Amino acid sequence: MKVLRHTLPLTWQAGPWITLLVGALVAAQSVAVALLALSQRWLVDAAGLGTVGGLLAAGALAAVAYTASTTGRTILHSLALELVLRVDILVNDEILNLVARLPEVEHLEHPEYLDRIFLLRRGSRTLAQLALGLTATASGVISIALSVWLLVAVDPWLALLAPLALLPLWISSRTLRRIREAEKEAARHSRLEEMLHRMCTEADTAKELRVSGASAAIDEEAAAAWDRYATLITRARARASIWNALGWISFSVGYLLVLAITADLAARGLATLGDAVLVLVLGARLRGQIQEVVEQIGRVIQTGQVTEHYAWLHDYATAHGPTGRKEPTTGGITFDNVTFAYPGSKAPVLRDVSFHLRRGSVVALVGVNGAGKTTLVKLLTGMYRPAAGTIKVDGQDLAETDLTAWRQRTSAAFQDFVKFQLPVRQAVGVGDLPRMDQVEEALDAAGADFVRRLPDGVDTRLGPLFDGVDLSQGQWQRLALARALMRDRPEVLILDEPTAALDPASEHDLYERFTTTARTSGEGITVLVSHRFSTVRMADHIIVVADGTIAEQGSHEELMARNGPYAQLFTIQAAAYSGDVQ
Ligand SMILES: Nc1ncnc2c1ncn2[C@@H]1O[C@H](COP(=O)(O)OP(=O)(O)OP(=O)(O)O)[C@@H](O)[C@H]1O
Repeated sequence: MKVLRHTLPLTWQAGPWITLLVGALVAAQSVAVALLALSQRWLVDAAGLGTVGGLLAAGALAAVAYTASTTGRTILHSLALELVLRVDILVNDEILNLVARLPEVEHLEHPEYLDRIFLLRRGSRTLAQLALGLTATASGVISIALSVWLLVAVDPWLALLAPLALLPLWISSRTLRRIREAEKEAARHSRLEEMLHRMCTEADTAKELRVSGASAAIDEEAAAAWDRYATLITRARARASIWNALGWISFSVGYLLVLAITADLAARGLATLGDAVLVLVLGARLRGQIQEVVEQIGRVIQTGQVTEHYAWLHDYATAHGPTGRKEPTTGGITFDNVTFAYPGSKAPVLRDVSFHLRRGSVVALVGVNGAGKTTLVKLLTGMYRPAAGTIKVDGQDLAETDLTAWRQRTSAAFQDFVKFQLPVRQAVGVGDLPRMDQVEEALDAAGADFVRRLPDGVDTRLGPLFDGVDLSQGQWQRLALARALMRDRPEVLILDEPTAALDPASEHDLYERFTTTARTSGEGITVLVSHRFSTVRMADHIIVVADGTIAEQGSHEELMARNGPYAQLFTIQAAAYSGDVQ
């Protein structure tokens, strides 16, 4: 009901005139069928009586009803297509808005969320067809009621056909529900198959799979996932077919009974030849009308399932949407006994982590692979919330802060950056769309000089998808860095290994520039994650993360003097560069 209230106005919004016209045409269709049957009875009776006037009137009625039915159906078909297309665009817009309303990324790791979005995306069309399906069902029911009424007019016993006609309808609605439940259960297998299939066909992953020779194994796994999906669906459909066949058999028996009653009536002179033709035609038509209503109900039920996912997403987006009301404050950032575990995992990745990031400072996070550095960065940008402890920005809890406003004051470049296959100007400008005119400055700051040598400079389209220019990994990375530098003096600038594809000298040059700017402005906090200690030593404060806890922290000189894990790692790397390592 909730979704009806939401989707029906959307249909109206998509095109008020088309909606009215479609509604009128659907209603006209249901009346036309009854009129056609009625005109056939008149024709036969008038022919039997030899009345020319009656014959002409019945013929005219038949012609009008037939023309209205066929022309109306053609116009209805194209109008309905147009209406569904318009509503589909609006529905997809709504779904995107709901998804984008979620400020965190935690939900992207919940299989239930992913399954529902998958089914919703697949079924957005059916959601758009809701109004049409309901109108067509109503029209079908009117048309059946008219047919039954005409039958009753011949003899009340003929009304027997009505409950028998309802039986296949009822069975079909139940079996369709079972099929939809099976589809929901099977969604996970279909999603897995789709992912594996993409891995084998998309350039980035296919390259690695070809080299390793794993394509065949992945293919096999995709086929197995598809088999699991198909088995669940086929089983549900097979059961549905058996039940539906039983429903139709009972209707056919009823139809034969009705014909026998009519024959008896005609033999006893209680029904005319025209009545017999009417019963014959209507009885046969009734089957088609019921079939039509069954299909429409099927669509409405399918829509019901999709709408349930839609309502779920709506509630989810409302419950998990932006909660923080307070404006973010400026100042230092404090992690106070923060513990965190990823969704679906009980083991915490961070345990009782505490540290302070001073305003105007450059802070480096170091540690071996998997220590928890990126996780700290994700918490800092509000992508996830701590399970225990607090993150405070100048004393204000980040959980109570308006995350969208907070993100507008932060900027980040990650190791696993996105390759936006757009013109350079847009690929960089998305970092801060209102400052699009600053793209050249950001490119300079990221040292992306190569853009000047591209065929159309900043207007060169990138990536092979639309015949653009492809770049080297290091060049793509410089663009990602430029994107992060689009923000004007962010309060927190996070550089999570965004220079891993650059050579050490280039990385050193870049960081030297960043740290100088950060110190001279004295405003924001620059957080850098790097495995290169020549970079790390430039930071004012170094935090060594080990196995989800803070092993030690301090300036480069303090940590070297302490001769702890940092000093050992630094010495090993320095020796490796100078060739002293054995
Ligand atoms: N989305 C996730 N879901 C579950 N576990 C995760 C997720 N992301 C990371 N982890 C786990 O959290 C731990 C810390 O990962 P994190 O990415 O923070 O490490 P890191 O120090 O940045 O490592 P690296 O130097 O390799 O980038 C790892 O054990 C990793 O397996």
